Amino acid sequence: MLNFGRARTQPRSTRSMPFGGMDYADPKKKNSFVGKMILVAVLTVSCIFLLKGSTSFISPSPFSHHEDGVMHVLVTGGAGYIGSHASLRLLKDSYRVTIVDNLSRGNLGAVKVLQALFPEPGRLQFIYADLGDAKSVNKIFSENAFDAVMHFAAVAYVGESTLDPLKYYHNITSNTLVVLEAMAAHGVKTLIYSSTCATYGEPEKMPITEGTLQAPINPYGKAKKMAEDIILDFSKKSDMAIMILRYFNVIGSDPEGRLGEAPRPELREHGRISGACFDAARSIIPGLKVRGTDYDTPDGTCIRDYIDVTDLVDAHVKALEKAQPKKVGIYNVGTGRGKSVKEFVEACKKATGVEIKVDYLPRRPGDYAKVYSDPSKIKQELNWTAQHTDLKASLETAWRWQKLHRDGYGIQSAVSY
Ligand SMILES: O=c1ccn([C@@H]2O[C@H](COP(=O)(O)OP(=O)(O)O[C@H]3OC[C@@H](O)[C@H](O)[C@H]3O)[C@@H](O)[C@H]2O)c(=O)[nH]1
Repeated sequence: MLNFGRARTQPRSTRSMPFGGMDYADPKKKNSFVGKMILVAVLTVSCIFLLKGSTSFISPSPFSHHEDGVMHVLVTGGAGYIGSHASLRLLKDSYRVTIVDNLSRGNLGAVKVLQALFPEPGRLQFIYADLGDAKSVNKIFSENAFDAVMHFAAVAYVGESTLDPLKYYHNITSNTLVVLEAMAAHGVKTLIYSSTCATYGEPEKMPITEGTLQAPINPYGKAKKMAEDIILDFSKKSDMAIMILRYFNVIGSDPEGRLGEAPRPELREHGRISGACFDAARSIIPGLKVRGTDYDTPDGTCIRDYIDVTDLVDAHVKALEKAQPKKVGIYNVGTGRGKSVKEFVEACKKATGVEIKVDYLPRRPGDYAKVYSDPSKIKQELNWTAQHTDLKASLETAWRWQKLHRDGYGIQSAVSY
């Protein structure tokens, strides 16, 4: 198990104490045979609950204590595409993980995969909760001893954000406020925040560095920029260690085929290019709609920087390891290379072996012609570089999962918990 040797900063009063404050670490209080029997019974019942994959637990629980030195990460949105891959990586690296998700976009099936892989007590717990519910979030923080938060949970479709802007502004800014307030109130000192290249809008100069002016052009990018601003202003008055990662376009799946991307069928219309290509390859939709062929790019379609999810979660772990108190690190997470939508579709045809039917449509509102990253800052400061830069190979990992999971994680996963 990892021992990060960090000062544990959470005051003892905020830790979850079993049975009205009884502290099992104090031998004087464990003075009767009956008491010991009760303790054994409680531990047995706790183990049964955890082994059954129950989402509840009975204290005493390693989730509510810091003592064993295992770093405990709260992963908001851990049932989603990127959050579940990050949780898998954290668990593999021996972190303790608590996933909080309202399952509005994420899938319980992804959590079940993780629970099956890491069934040992004290490794992973899932809490069904909405970050908009500040009371529940505070209860979660008071019952758990988190060392760090990776805040993934958010709506994240550019097209949808132009049709339902208030949802985006509310979800992205307000939930970030709730998380920050809970972290501040409960002494949790490290935040890794999921931001996006959409905060840059469409800069004239490529590639995009972290110093490029942020001028977002759609509600998704604007809301993420607002959330960044909230975090930055807060950081000036806090000793928190903060890392803001601006993702470019995330693709691919767990190379071992355990997790994948399973967007809601009802949101298909707003879905990302990779999901649309796979849906067309599986004939779930009649063809891929390429939205916009008259951009000022070599082949007229938009250019994006596609980053493999395995590399992306590696960037999160490196950010977590290198986060410093009272400092904010802001990093682009991309390959540094741009590919057009047409190039993407060709790679997808090769990865799937399917001659995907393509329909050409007008531009999608909120889109920008060309974005790709300059990833030199993250290389220099976090020693991170994208390793999976072959588009076809990344799409093959995703396709393997897609082929075996036509209904994603299954109908049960998608409905409310
Ligand atoms: O069905 C589709 C989907 C997408 N596209 C095009 O493919 C390109 C990429 O679009 P996507 O929706 O996959 O991705 P976007 O670039 O809009 O945003 C994405 O990257 C940044 C992340 O932070 C966002 O969460 C993510 O949605 C755009 O030009 C878009 O118009 C299509 O032509 N057809």
